[in-house]
Amino acid sequence: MLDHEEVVIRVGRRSGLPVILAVHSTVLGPAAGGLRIWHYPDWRDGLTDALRLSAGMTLKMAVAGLPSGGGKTVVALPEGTRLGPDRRRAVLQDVADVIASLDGTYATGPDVGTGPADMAVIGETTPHVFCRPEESGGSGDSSPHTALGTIAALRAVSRHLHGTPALDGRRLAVIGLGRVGEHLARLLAAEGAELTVTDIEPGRRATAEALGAVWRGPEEILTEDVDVVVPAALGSLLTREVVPRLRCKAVAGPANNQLATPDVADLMHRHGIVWVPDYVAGAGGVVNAISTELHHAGPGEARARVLAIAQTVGELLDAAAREGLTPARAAAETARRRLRAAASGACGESASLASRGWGHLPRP
Ligand SMILES: NC(=O)C1=CN([C@@H]2O[C@H](COP(=O)(O)OP(=O)(O)OC[C@H]3O[C@@H](n4cnc5c(N)ncnc54)[C@H](O)[C@@H]3O)[C@@H](O)[C@H]2O)C=CC1
Ligand SMILES: CC(C)C(=O)C(=O)O
Repeated sequence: MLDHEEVVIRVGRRSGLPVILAVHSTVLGPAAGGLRIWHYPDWRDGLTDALRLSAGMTLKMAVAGLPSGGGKTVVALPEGTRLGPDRRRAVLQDVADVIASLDGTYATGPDVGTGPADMAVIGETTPHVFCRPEESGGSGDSSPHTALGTIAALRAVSRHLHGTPALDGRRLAVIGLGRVGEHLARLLAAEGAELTVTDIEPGRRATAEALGAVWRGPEEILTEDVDVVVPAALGSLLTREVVPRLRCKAVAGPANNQLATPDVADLMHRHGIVWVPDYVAGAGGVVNAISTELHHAGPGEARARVLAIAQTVGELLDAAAREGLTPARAAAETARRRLRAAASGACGESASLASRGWGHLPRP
């Protein structure tokens, strides 16, 4: 059954490409979530991705305590399509039209395949966009903040596993050296972690060498003998088949939708591997954007909110251990509690926030 509030699928009139916008929930407030421009074997795979990613955003917002709902946009590129500057602009204008038609129910931001410059183009048509470049009035690139939040999560994992949050000397395998993964690898290298890294783009090998990291092929790295595997590329990499072959103690990273199917979280637990839900570890970018652009927090306060992910993860791991749950179930329960409370007690407030739209939320 479709448990989303709204799904729009439109063939862009300029680009001819399918724009898929999914609003999963506005119970906590107007929905927000990034724009993914990526290749799919079929546009329906892009639809599946949009449905899953937008549901993940609802959980991300709820656990982070943000007054926003969950949504996501996917532009499904046929395999092999390369976007030149003109067609890219056309795609972004098509996306902007769809967002504008929702009248504030949903605002976008960056995700795989997009960044602040793309948000600036969308901002020419609609105000319902965040993470535009700072000179255009936005909070800029979300990825350094996502990386910082992931570091906070990894410190909490280290404390749970080793009794200390220090990451120096810890062995970590970072999958994906894109915008978030590269920031993350740099921060981890600066903390003295022993890094193994990969990307499907062989050109990223130079980054690995500059950081003194070991390079592995994308197929090998998941089963590397390390303390923590850190997914920072695409989703569905944790499958029932791969879990028995994992040699790490924990998996925690920003990549959205890491589980191929929800039961994989239980399987990891049975294999003694700690899995921190992606929607908790990867919340730094959206926490910074919302804190800065909606709550007008200064850089220090926004950074403190991002770093508070360490506390959230620590509490989840403690609660899970105490109650005999997986961290995934503990996090989902936290999210469900917040959503239930908003849907009942603060129902009127949520509805009015949604109708007023993005950009009009009160300061906390
Ligand atoms: N940008 C942000 O602030 C946030 C991103 N995320 C998630 O983090 C992940 C990374 O996002 P970005 O860095 O923004 O995207 P990006 O597009 O900049 O980087 C993704 C990287 O992963 C690589 N890659 C793709 N498939 C791979 C594979 N099978 N094995 C190894 N590498 C592979 C790509 O070549 C690219 O370098 C995504 O899952 C995204 O949804 C989550 C929260 C916020
Ligand atoms: C960074 C925001 C826009 C997002 O989509 C995410 O957290 O996945």
